[in-house]
Amino acid sequence: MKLIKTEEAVGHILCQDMTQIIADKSKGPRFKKGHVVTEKDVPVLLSMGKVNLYVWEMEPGMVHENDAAHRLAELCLGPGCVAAGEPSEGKIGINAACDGVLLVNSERLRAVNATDEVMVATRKGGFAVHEGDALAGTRVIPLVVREEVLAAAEAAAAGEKLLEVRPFSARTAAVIATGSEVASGLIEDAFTPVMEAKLAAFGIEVTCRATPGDEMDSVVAAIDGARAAGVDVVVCTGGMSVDPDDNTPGAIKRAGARIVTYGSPVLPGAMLLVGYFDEKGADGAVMRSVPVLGVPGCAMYNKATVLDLVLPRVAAGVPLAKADFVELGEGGLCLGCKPCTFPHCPFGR
Ligand SMILES: Nc1nc2c(c(=O)[nH]1)N[C@H]1C(S)=C(S)[C@@H](COP(=O)(O)OP(=O)(O)OC[C@H]3O[C@@H](n4cnc5c(N)ncnc54)[C@H](O)[C@@H]3O)O[C@H]1N2
Ligand code: MOO
Repeated sequence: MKLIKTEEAVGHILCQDMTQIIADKSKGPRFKKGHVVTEKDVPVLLSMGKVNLYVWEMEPGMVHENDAAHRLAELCLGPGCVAAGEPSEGKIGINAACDGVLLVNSERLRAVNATDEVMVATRKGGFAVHEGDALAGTRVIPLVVREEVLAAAEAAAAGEKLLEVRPFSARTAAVIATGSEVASGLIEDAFTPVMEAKLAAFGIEVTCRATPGDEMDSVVAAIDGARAAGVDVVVCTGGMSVDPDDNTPGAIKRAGARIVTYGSPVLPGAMLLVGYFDEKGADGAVMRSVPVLGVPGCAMYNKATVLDLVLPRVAAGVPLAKADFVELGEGGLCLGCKPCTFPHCPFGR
């Protein structure tokens, strides 16, 4: 920072707000901190009594905070993301360009934020967002930064984008509500309506329903039927725990699913199973992977469970791996607040 004559300040950056007071008319910053002084500004500044100015001198190799903001925004803008306008005071926002699930490249985000003098703050990934929602904000810390600072942030991103909004793509689902008490009509099926509502939130219609009881063969046959119907998601409810007649995990396996996880570090939802039916072409390559969920009884009674943490990605066709479930442990304890304010709460964050 340097004090220089106003006449010599063209091209340099103001280090403080310049307040202008016009009696009975206006009072406020006429020029804001960070403003780059132009020829036209000089007479105005002089008329305000500003003979000298504190400025950052724009030397070669220095980047103004607003230009830096554009560079950082570029790191964030994966598919389904858009800049929320021009930078203001060095800060730029990133918005969702469509409805979908927000995917955050956590590893690269950490790497960028580990470099000096830059910051990127995002929403938690894995949650549903709507077109126009704010996703992230980014800026450099000082008014001007050396080019190397931005180059280091860009190197940390390693050519990958930090954010993506993946649109919901699954359209149809089967709900197979297990349990002999449900099949016999002793208990009215309350799980299918819960699942219908949860799936509808992502534009998924339940086109296939079954209540096969809890015999292994019947559940496998119901799963086979759902697959033959060509649904995008297969959901089996109940029978997920440790009772002798809890056959759902075994049936999903016997129907040919590749099991990603049986068990998740989330409460409620410890007994969740997630797998895929990999459909292979003649050459043995996987053409399509249909997700299958074994949903424990808790999801029928509780407003928020592991299902709500997983469904946005399932609905968007994001392949889930064991590591995705390992991540859920931190923040995976629902506090059971009354009333429940999910998703505006710490659950899953
Ligand atoms: N000894 C243990 N007991 C339990 C464990 C455990 O680890 N050890 N796990 C608990 C957890 S966690 C859960 S969650 C529950 C439920 O697991 P399930 O998926 O096996 O649930 P079900 O036994 O099939 O059903 C529980 C309850 O809900 C009724 N139900 C089931 N489906 C329907 C339906 N479609 N409509 C209406 N009602 C339904 C069912 O009749 C039972 O009353 O297990 C814990 N136990
Ligand atoms: O832990 Mo159970 O699968 O949620 O209530």
